[in-house]
Amino acid sequence: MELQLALDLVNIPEAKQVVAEVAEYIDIVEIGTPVVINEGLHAVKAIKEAFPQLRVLADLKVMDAGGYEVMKASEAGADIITILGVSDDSTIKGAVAEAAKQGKQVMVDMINVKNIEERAREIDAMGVDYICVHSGYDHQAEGKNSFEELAAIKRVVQHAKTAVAGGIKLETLPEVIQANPDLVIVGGGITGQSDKKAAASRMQEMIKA
Ligand SMILES: O=C([C@H](O)CO)[C@H](O)[C@H](O)COP(=O)(O)O
Repeated sequence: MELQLALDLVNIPEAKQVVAEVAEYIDIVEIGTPVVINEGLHAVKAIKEAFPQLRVLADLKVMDAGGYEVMKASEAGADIITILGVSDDSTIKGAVAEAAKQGKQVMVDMINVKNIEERAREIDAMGVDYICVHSGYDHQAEGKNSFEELAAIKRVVQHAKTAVAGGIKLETLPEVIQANPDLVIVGGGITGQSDKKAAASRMQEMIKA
């Protein structure tokens, strides 16, 4: 099981500062959608250059032009790029083909997918690298989490790695670990703590135990 740090509410200098604090405890650093909106793919480039030992995920949440978007994010240094599970199959297939050409990986974010099991089965067959269940900020505000959806994709996914994101904190991490995803994605559960290093270290300890 691996740990991904999601950076959402920071600019590039702040992102570098946070990663420098916790780099030894994480496997992947995510340049979150709000950061990409504010800073562009420059943020991906800056973090990859500063921390070449870490895999960098560009959370573009691509909905169209999968091949083109994966190509641009790859050029900026992204190792993994997110595509939305609600996208057309052609978008996901285009992203997978381009990622293979570039030696990169595709994560499909299942946010707002209604028929989780059926869609996860279809997407798994398209050759994506990760399938991620995700309670986004708006769902978190309504008190939702993705634990049931994680169990659902674990039942049907045979090839892709499974991931879970959305409001995961130290207190909820044991329940997540019990469901055994391949990747746990944490944003505010680390970045919102006064001692980010301690939070990341404890989470890594629990995940690798
Ligand atoms: O993808 C995310 C969200 O849609 C905002 O872009 C977050 O990175 C993801 O939810 C993880 O962050 P936390 O929910 O703060 O753990």
